[in-house]
Amino acid sequence: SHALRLWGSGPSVWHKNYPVAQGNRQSPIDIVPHQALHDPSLGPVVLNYDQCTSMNITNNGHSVVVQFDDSDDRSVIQGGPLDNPYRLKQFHFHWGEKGCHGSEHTVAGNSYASELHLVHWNAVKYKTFGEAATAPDGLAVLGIFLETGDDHRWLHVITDALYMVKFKVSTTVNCFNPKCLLPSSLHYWTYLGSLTTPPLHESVIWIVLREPIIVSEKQLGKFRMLLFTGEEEDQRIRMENNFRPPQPLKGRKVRSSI
Ligand SMILES: O[B-]1(O)OCc2ccc(NC(=S)NCc3ccccc3)cc21
Ligand SMILES: [Zn+2]
Repeated sequence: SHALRLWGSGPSVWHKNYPVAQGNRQSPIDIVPHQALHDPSLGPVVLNYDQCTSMNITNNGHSVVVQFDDSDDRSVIQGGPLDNPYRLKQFHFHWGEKGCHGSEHTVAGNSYASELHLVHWNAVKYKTFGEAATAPDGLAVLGIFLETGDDHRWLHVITDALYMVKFKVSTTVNCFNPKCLLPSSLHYWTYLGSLTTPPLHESVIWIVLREPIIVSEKQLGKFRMLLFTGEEEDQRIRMENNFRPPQPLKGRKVRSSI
């Protein structure tokens, strides 16, 4: 698909088209809990998600994305390391082809089966998502690890819709509130980083939750049957391993709310 050609054969060659790939605040990173600085001034993260701002689910050729109506402040994240509310724009997943590889961030060298990214943008300071996506404090992404175990009772709403977006297409999904995908504890690590996919803009305040959510192998399997390719293309490339490996910390400090 165009994304694969544009992005080359993967993370190791992205720097050719996107030199920022070798920048000083790239993501993901390996989070080492006992080296994180506990910052007592870090308050709780607050999520105010409206029931019905979800719009569609799309296979965009490199992940599956649920887009939200971000024309007002109905669904925002605030508090924690954030100076103002950030508007929910989309969420998407990264996963592997089997077992416990697939997350982007790792914790003391350990990776999880998958990672959910809830993407928000600073609509107080910037007029559009595109403008925010290139600003150092433009985006706030909540990262949630997925671990295999029992069925996740709400993830079904997403995984049952994936067969409709097997190829690079979009379909509507309404009234899905991603608050149902949060773990019970909102303890987090936070650091300044970037998009983990091209254009790799260094515009993300990362908030990574310590507690994973549990999903079943069967639910994860439905992500793995998605294709990078479009229906019209003859070669069928399964969408898996769409995660970037950890990048150098380059002196950054990771703070913890824990
Ligand atoms: O690194 B991530 O996978 O996790 C965090 C995150 C946030 C956003 C994206 N990409 C998007 S929204 N691209 C479209 C776009 C990018 C830049 C400007 C306009 C439009 C990927 C990731
Ligand atoms: Zn992501």
